[in-house]
Amino acid sequence: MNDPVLRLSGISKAYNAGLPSEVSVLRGIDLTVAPGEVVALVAPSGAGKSTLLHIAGLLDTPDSGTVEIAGTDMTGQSDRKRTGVRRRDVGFIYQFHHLLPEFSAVENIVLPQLANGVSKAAAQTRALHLLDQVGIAHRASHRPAELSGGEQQRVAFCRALANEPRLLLADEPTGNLDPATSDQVFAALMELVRGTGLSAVIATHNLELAARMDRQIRLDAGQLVPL
Ligand SMILES: Nc1ncnc2c1ncn2[C@@H]1O[C@H](COP(=O)(O)OP(=O)(O)OP(=O)(O)O)[C@@H](O)[C@H]1O
Repeated sequence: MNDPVLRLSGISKAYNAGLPSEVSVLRGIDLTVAPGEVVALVAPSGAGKSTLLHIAGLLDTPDSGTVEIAGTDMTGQSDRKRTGVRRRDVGFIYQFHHLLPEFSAVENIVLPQLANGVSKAAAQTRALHLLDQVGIAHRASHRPAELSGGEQQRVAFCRALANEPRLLLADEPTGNLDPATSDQVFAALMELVRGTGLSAVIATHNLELAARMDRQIRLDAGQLVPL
């Protein structure tokens, strides 16, 4: 029950392995994230944080090492099993919202729940509750193009949490916003995360935002070091 939500052990990854263009990105990454823990991942551009988050979220596989999600070793599991765990247990947030433009805010949060077998009524209720928690319930019927950048990201946060994941992985979730908006939107994200008690790894270049998390780590030359 007290298993870490995420455990990465000895993760290595190179692109174009064996070719003159080989790029060794991750070199023996060990990371354990406890239930409810929020970890800041700070890395210079190109250091490999997207690669690391994709491996942790089962969107990519390492060359070596193991990924455990909530106590289950995902090494060698079938694509079907990996997809199931990813859909159920992992939420993603990116720098750009990636909302579906033809659907309203609330529909963007309802759809992933329907794909997960939740009834339409329950999905709608949860979506509205999440929008309310990030302060934009009054924008529920707006399409993404009718929302500000900060509002779009708030909707993306709700969508990531729609299926009650155990682990949130966020790649520069406010990196696309001006500093004042970034600050407010980040505060909304932290409130949402703390309110649900889920674990998170949040990549950011912003050291002030990183300081608001439980632990700060830096990706440096393919390895994790304390900030
Ligand atoms: N498919 C690929 N083939 C070859 N090299 C790649 C590939 N994907 C990423 N890389 C290289 O691996 C390194 C890490 O990429 P990654 O996208 O993980 O970095 P990042 O830290 O997320 O960068 P940024 O903050 O700029 O998004 C970079 O040098 C990149 O050029």
